[in-house]
Amino acid sequence: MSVRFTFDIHARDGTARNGTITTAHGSVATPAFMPVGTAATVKAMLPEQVRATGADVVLGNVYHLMLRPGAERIARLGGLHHFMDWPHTILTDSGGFQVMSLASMRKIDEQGVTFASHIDGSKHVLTPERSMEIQALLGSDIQMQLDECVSLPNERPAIEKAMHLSLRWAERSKAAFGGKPGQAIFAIVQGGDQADLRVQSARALVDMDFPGYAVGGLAVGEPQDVMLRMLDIVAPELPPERPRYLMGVGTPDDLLEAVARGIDMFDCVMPTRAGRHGLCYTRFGKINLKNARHADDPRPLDADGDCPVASRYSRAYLHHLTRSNEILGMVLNTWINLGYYQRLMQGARRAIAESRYADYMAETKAGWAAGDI
Ligand SMILES: CNc1nc2cc3c(=O)[nH]c(N)nc3c(CCN)c2[nH]1
Repeated sequence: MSVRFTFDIHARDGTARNGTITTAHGSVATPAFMPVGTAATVKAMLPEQVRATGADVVLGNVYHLMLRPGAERIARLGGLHHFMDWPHTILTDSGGFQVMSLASMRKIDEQGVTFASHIDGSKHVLTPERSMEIQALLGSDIQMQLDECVSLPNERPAIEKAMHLSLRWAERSKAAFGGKPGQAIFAIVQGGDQADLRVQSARALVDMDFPGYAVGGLAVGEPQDVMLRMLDIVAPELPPERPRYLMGVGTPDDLLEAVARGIDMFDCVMPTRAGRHGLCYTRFGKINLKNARHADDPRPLDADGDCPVASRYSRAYLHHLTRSNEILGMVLNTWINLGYYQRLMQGARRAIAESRYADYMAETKAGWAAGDI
């Protein structure tokens, strides 16, 4: 029975939306936070733990998986869902961003990106066609076009050049997209911090007619107010009935503000990376478990019971594990952070459905400021 890729909006509150995306591997409640599973694993977590935090979708990366273990190998082994035993939705990023942030000897031209692997220095070429072929081999449900993302601040000519190249690569990616039932390709709006280029990019991509639209080129060094201003400019240009994905974002505050501006999907390494370094996100704000003040604190991190980890272990124990660089510390802190991000989005979905999203934002931010931690 073939499933179609669909997006249904159940409720709106201002420009915030509560919806459901349906893919070949199940449904995704939006606004959704997507844990990053770069090398076919959400670091330090078993897939059933990731699922238990409330995640409906995880993110994979073409760049990492093409280098190791290889896309053809994963395809021979049954595809990425089977390989990592994640039977739910997977979104894969197309590789351009990772090449620019990880690889060496990078060269971008009309054809694509040429680079040397950060693992063994081997030479690779990634074109829109090859990126879509890799994503098809991985079998991901939502596949991203190949694009060029520039850092900010940057010169307008460089931003403009990358935006137009990304438009040409959007057409080539779409033409190369195999598109099995329940799979979709998303376009990526570029244009840096230039309002007119953002509008030009969005309108050109809407004319190409994609099932979903990502806002790229942000969370690359710009202040939050610049990012939010770009969302105010881009969101109204995108078809309201299609999903919007803000790439690489962000802090809990970023997520709340972007949901208010009509964003439906997020991915960010912060909850997982910060967790591995002992930094935990809670209803009361951020807590650095390495800090000596936790050494004798018998209280659980958050006794409210929503998180099985934060209500079970003492701050003293989490401090001890973190200070000792124990593997269990990385697991527990990651679990706490992914759980917090999922509950943040769950609360947003409920608030939108009950037309009280502005209050939800204010109450949540007040909780962070209370900072009784
Ligand atoms: C951490 N900040 C950040 N900004 C991004 C922009 C793009 C972007 O403009 N394009 C693509 N393809 N990926 C991006 C990513 C990676 C998302 N997993 C970004 N991450």
